[in-house]
Amino acid sequence: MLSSSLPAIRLCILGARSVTSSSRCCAAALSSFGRSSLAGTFPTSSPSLMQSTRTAANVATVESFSKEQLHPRSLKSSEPPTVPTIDFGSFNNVTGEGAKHVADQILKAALDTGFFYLSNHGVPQKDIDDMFELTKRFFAKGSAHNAKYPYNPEINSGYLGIATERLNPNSDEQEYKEAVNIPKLNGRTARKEDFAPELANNWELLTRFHRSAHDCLLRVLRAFGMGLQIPESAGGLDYFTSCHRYEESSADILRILWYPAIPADRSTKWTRAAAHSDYGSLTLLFQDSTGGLEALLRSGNHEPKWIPLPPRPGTIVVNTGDLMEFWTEGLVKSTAHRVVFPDGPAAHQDRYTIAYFGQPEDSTPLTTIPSEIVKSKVLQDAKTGNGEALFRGPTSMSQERAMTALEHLRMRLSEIH
Ligand SMILES: O=C(O)CCC(=O)C(=O)O
Ligand SMILES: [Fe+2]
Repeated sequence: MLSSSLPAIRLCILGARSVTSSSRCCAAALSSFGRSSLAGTFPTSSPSLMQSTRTAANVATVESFSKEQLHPRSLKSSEPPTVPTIDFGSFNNVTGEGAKHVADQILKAALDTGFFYLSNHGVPQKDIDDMFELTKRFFAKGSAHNAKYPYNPEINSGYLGIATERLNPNSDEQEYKEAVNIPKLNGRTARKEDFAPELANNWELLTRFHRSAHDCLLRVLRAFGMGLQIPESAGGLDYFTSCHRYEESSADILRILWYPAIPADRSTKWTRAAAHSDYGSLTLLFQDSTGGLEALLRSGNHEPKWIPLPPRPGTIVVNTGDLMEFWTEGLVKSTAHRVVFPDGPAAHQDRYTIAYFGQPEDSTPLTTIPSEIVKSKVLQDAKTGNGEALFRGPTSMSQERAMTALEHLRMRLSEIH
């Protein structure tokens, strides 16, 4: 499954309420749809409404970015794409050259593959270790016990047992994993009493971890604001963070996962996590040492291949989701990925991971971001016929209302339920 088959995020609702406020991600937010709703990951299998709603480009003459910048991989030879480790330490000084260098590295990785590893990410190692310990203790209680605190689809929260989620409904593979989704702990959605005692008794750790993962998300989003050169007047570095406020309703999910060792039952076609793309803004992934994560990456003009993304000590994996691909008109990739059973003895090891799925606030409209880099790419595509060019831009919103993050979420859910 290729990221080019990403589903419809571009959907606009013709004739609906218009948006006349400023172009800022959050400033243009519509009225709230109430409590935050469902989140996680969804398959990329539906036909692209994006294509069906595209119109001719509004061609202008902006060409300030080189072809290499805008289509970094298409010009390269057949060498396999690399997923870099980026030292995020110097991004704290957001005004210095060091920060700019980091932001450029992040953007390049997002353009190249949609994946990168981050070291010095700022989430305390002690909390990561404690979270993995908690995750192991929790799943060791057994599925019969944990099933008493089941998944609630209304708020995308709670426990999911083996083979209850199908990240790729077009595949006949079943997913050999258990998971718990924990929405943001900001007093709006998740209630302690809905979780098993092992988790409820560690609410402080969960709250702290949620917050520090979200803080990391915000820092990476600032790097995207810098890398994509969002003008100060449109929000600059805070363009994305202003619609990812922790206190507000959004569908961010902290998910703890257990992939048990390979099952004895070979009559079922098992996998760990089927191929999918993540549908939010950014995902942060904390892995144990087992491995098995793979991304579908293209080398030059060759067919894409599944490339392993083994754990690198001291790092987390970050990948850009469907909304980032949408906001940048396909410039940034939301890349298909999966988790397979490793070969050899590692197949007989359990695997634990912790994922943080970043989502914008529910009422955030899904419009193209005000970035000259994005605009140049779209205009260049329009000239060369390379891609489905459209730069709608914020000013064209007077007759169409962009779908909101929450509406998008509901649409995705309706496709899989
Ligand atoms: O557990 C992992 O390594 C990745 C899981 C994943 O991609 C997901 O749940 O969206
Ligand atoms: Fe994923």
